[in-house]
Amino acid sequence: MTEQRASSELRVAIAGLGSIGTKIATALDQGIEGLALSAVAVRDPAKHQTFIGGLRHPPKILPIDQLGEVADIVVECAPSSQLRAIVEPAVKRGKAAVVVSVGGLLDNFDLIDLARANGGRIIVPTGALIGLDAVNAAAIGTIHSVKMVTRKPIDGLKGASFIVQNKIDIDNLREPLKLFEGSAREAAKGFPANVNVAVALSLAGIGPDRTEIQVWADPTVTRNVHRIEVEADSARFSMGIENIPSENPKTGLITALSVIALLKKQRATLCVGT
Ligand SMILES: NC(=O)C1=CN([C@@H]2O[C@H](COP(=O)(O)OP(=O)(O)OC[C@H]3O[C@@H](n4cnc5c(N)ncnc54)[C@H](O)[C@@H]3O)[C@@H](O)[C@H]2O)C=CC1
Ligand SMILES: O=C([O-])CC(=O)C(=O)O
Repeated sequence: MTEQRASSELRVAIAGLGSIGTKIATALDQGIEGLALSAVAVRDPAKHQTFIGGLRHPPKILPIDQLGEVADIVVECAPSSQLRAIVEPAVKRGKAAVVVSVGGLLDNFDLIDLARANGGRIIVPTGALIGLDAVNAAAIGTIHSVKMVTRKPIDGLKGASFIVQNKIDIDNLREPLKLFEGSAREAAKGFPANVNVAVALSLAGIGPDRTEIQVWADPTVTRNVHRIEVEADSARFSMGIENIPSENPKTGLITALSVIALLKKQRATLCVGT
């Protein structure tokens, strides 16, 4: 690779090497045109030594607040509790932050003003969802309602604060149980690692207070199932996706692929979809 080509590459850093982060790191290391993996931030470097050492071009390991120093795009793939610590320093430096823990954005919405003031950007991928292109388009007109129903296997919901606080026993369920019905904002509080998709949907459309969601614990499904109905003045549409869980049962395999597709678009000559 010539110096000239290398200097025109977009440098990408990843915060969090779990189910999503390792797949994105692997894809970048295997080669995405015009992009290079420059650094990662991990909680426990020893745990990730074999993975990082096995990459063709091992990236630097840096503290989360330093990723923006060596990257044009910082991809947040950590628990939502870390979102601010990852995104704030990046957007302050005028960099782009790709956020997968979208639910965490609702309590940190000032980051958008901070990014704007510093020339940074916050990018939310479609993630484990579908059709945010259509929702974006419909939102240019008027969307009347957005309704979503999420069904997850028991393993995909265990530990959610809503379930723990309300002492709901889901381990012995034989039939689907509706756990929650309300706004995407309230759902994100009760299920911070389970309904990022509802928040992404709300931000693409009519916001977290008007986007309605039901969350079901469903022992009859093996996938994370999301069904969405949108009523707008331009169209009515229904969307559905059945996500195969990754090694993290809360996270669908398609989430990492969505981020990889988004990264590919940053330098692609042909871009398809909004
Ligand atoms: N937007 C979407 O459609 C979706 C979003 N998600 C969200 O994406 C995020 C990541 O998901 P997964 O990769 O499945 O989680 P994971 O639990 O597999 O990985 C998270 C990683 O972050 C690391 N981490 C924790 N604290 C850290 C710190 N201070 N610095 C660096 N690394 C740290 C952990 O050690 C772990 O390796 C979660 O918040 C999850 O809820 C998950 C699925 C879909
Ligand atoms: O469906 C999935 O794979 C993950 C999910 O709902 C979320 O985190 O929003």
